Amino acid sequence: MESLPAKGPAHPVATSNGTCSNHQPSDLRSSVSVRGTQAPARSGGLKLGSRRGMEFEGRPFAKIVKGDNGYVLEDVPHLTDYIADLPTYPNPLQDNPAYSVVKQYFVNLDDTVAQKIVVHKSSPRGTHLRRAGPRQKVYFESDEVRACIVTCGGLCPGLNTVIREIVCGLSHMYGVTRILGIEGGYRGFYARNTISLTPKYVNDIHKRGGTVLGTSRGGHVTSKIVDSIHDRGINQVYIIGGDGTQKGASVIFEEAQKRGLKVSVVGIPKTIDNDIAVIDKSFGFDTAVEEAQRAINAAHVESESAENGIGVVKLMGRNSGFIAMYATLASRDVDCCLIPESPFYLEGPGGLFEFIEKRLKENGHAVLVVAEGAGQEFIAEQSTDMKDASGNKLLLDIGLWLSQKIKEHFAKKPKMVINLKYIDPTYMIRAVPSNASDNVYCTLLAHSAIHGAMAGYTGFTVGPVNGRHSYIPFYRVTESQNKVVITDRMWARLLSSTNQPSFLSHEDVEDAREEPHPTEDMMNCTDGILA
Ligand SMILES: Nc1ncnc2c1ncn2[C@@H]1O[C@H](COP(=O)(O)OP(=O)(O)O)[C@@H](O)[C@H]1O
Ligand SMILES: O=P(O)(O)OC[C@H]1O[C@](O)(COP(=O)(O)O)[C@@H](O)[C@@H]1O
Ligand SMILES: [Mg+2]
Repeated sequence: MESLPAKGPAHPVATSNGTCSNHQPSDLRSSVSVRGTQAPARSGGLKLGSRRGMEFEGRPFAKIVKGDNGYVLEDVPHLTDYIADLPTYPNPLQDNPAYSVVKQYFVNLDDTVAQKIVVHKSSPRGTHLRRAGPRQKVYFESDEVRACIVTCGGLCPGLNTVIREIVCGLSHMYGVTRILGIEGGYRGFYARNTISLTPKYVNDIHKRGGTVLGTSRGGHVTSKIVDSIHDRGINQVYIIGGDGTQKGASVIFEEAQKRGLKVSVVGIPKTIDNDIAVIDKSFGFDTAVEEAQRAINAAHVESESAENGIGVVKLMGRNSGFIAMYATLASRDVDCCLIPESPFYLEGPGGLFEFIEKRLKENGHAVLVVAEGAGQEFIAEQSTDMKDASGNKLLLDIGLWLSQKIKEHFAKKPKMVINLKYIDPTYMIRAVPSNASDNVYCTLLAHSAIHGAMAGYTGFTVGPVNGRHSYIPFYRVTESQNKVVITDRMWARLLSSTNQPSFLSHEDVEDAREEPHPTEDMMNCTDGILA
């Protein structure tokens, strides 16, 4: 069920045995919805010859294919949507000894991945995404490819692994020899020289933290970036970054399409905070949770060794408390975990001070984990509305503020002298190399990205959805953020493990239950990582 090409009926393409086939497979051409209307896929109802792309519910370039029993495919753009008569070539992997032994190595063109896998017998089939993987036909010859890689936004363990695996994958699987590294984030496209990336150059970079290409915030000037892509003859752009970066990648794709360039624009989602929607989990997150254990252990040792010892650890999580929640669940030494999604209060019955006092009396020590975005409303009066170069709001240090407030509270209780140690391991955590499991994950992301670009897809990001790597339209990962759902079971597990107060009144719980649940239909749930 290849989705609709832009130029009317599917283009004939040369097959490996020299016969002709349609790019668009025969079944599931049922219907396509544009702005909520339905038109037979081959009727021209989509204005398929248009170079302006398609639009669905205000989302430009959306490609929606509908099938039986409520089946919906949210497809990703393809170069043939706006460039006519592109030739195809047999995938060189079919002659690769390492891969040719695999039974059914190539992905069936009709394979799609269900976004919702817990269903009832009467449930509609629901939304699906195109399955990632190698296709039998590719739209680039090996020596035609001129790829580039850029890393943007904050650091995250695994960036170097993704770079390495894109370079090695392009080279070893598809025989690509021309791969450029764009230095220093988006602005590197027009303000810096490029570096030539070879398998030898990237051989052991996965053992180092950071990114060998450098990164930055800000600097996204679309026209200059696309000019640079065009001038350098680049036809595959691999963009590694978070939600801001994917928004930037989306406009680069739109501009490339507007100019009619044969350029595949591919996003690889990066966020240590695990706040990217739709995908099961982001790379670097596992490593961050593991590394956070060292800080929590230190806080535990320090607090246990002193009378009325309190350890406060601040972990990353601007808008989403996943690292704090998972690090707490993994450690079992944490007495209380505070995240942006769960409001808390300090004073009075059921408040944080009362809880800490109780724990000190019971155990002689207490460990608190606070995500950086938690409780920002308390320090709002000190907030300056300052933003970083990318436009992200600059947060104030909740860990420092909380530590101060705890000290002030206990200073009023001379019989309870506390000994508080505050640990902020943020940059020590995100600067480490990725762990073994993230390394393997990064490899799969890189390979999925390469296969998609070689197959002519563009304007998409890659990532696992219910364990299957998929191609996801950019708008799906930029229009919402993945957040801890405090009415899901995982947060309940945390509350039960720490036995901390929920800080919620009965009304709060009811309100939270009534809020649209992000697990419905399009988002993955908090439990998505470990269902
Ligand atoms: N809405 C947007 N449109 C275009 N580019 C954007 C947008 N938001 C952010 N960017 C660019 O993406 C890059 C990274 O964004 P940032 O928010 O710093 O990190 P992350 O991608 O990790 O969220 C920056 O170069 C920034 O200029
Ligand atoms: O100090 P910097 O470089 O602005 O980064 C801080 C931010 O980076 C993060 O690690 C995540 O960064 P991204 O938004 O780039 O993924 C946040 O947890 C943190 O708020
Ligand atoms: Mg971001």
